[in-house]
Amino acid sequence: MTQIAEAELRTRMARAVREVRETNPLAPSITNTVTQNFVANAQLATGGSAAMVYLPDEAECVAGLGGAVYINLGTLLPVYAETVPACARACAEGDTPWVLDPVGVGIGSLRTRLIQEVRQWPPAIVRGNASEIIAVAELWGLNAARVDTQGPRGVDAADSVEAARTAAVAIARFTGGAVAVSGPADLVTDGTVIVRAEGGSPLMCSVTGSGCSLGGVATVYACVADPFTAALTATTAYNLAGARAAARCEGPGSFAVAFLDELSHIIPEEAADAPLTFEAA
Ligand SMILES: Nc1ncnc2c1ncn2[C@@H]1O[C@H](COP(=O)(O)OP(=O)(O)OP(=O)(O)O)[C@@H](O)[C@H]1O
Ligand SMILES: Cc1ncsc1CCO
Ligand SMILES: [Mg+2]
Repeated sequence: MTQIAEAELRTRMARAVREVRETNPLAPSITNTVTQNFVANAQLATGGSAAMVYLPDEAECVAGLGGAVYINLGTLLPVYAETVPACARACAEGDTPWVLDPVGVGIGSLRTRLIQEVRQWPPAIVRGNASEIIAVAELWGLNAARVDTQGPRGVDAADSVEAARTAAVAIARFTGGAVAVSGPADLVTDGTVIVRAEGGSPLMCSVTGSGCSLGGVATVYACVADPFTAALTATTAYNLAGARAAARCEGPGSFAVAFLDELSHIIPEEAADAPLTFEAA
């Protein structure tokens, strides 16, 4: 595998921000009921278009309609046992990239079963907090990734981003796509390059759905860009918007509102100029 050059990646990030604003791409989702509204609003703020579905035939339908599809396992219903595999299969058959957020992996048996089942139709991007990324690598039998994990604490991370580094690289090499690990400093990799991105705000942990909506926005960018560029553009937009919103809010409630405003103001040049550090994986 050859490594993509930093300058080329930054150019692609700027192009992704611009193209989403110009083309309003549809990025449908199967996502949890807690944060569905925030996911849709964040997708719209970046210039994308949202459509949330629940049923298997709807999922197959949107796999053909969308430029990329988001699957978030946050609140499962019995129908998702059919919907999630139907969607991942339809995406694979139609060459539509899809993004997995394995929220709360470890809670109950259905999440585990679904993550194991979709391994055969690999997602273009896996986005999660550190504990979720480590858990997915374990479930997919990517043994190089085995680390001493705390395991997810419900839907929150109990591990550091650094602890998920090997798992993230192993997943990206397996899928051929990208992995975005969120936390105080984010880590994004395509399996050859690791990018670390700082910014954001601890207030993002006080608003449920910061991570879910980051996955939704990565899906919007995946409609117009390769998976690594899309994951990195979304992560960068979140770090910029999060820091700016935190500087002018009064607490979690006004932060969420200010965050959506700031997300809608991100311009291509600043996404490309963001402080990122690059290293070989
Ligand atoms: N301490 C922090 N400082 C700055 N930014 C943070 C911090 N913690 C998280 N973030 C940012 O918040 C966003 C969501 O990351 P987080 O790891 O909280 O996701 P998550 O646990 O999946 O969230 P959720 O499941 O509630 O949607 C990312 O953009 C990340 O960079
Ligand atoms: C709180 C919560 N519970 C299931 S999904 C979700 C949203 C954050 O992941
Ligand atoms: Mg999450």
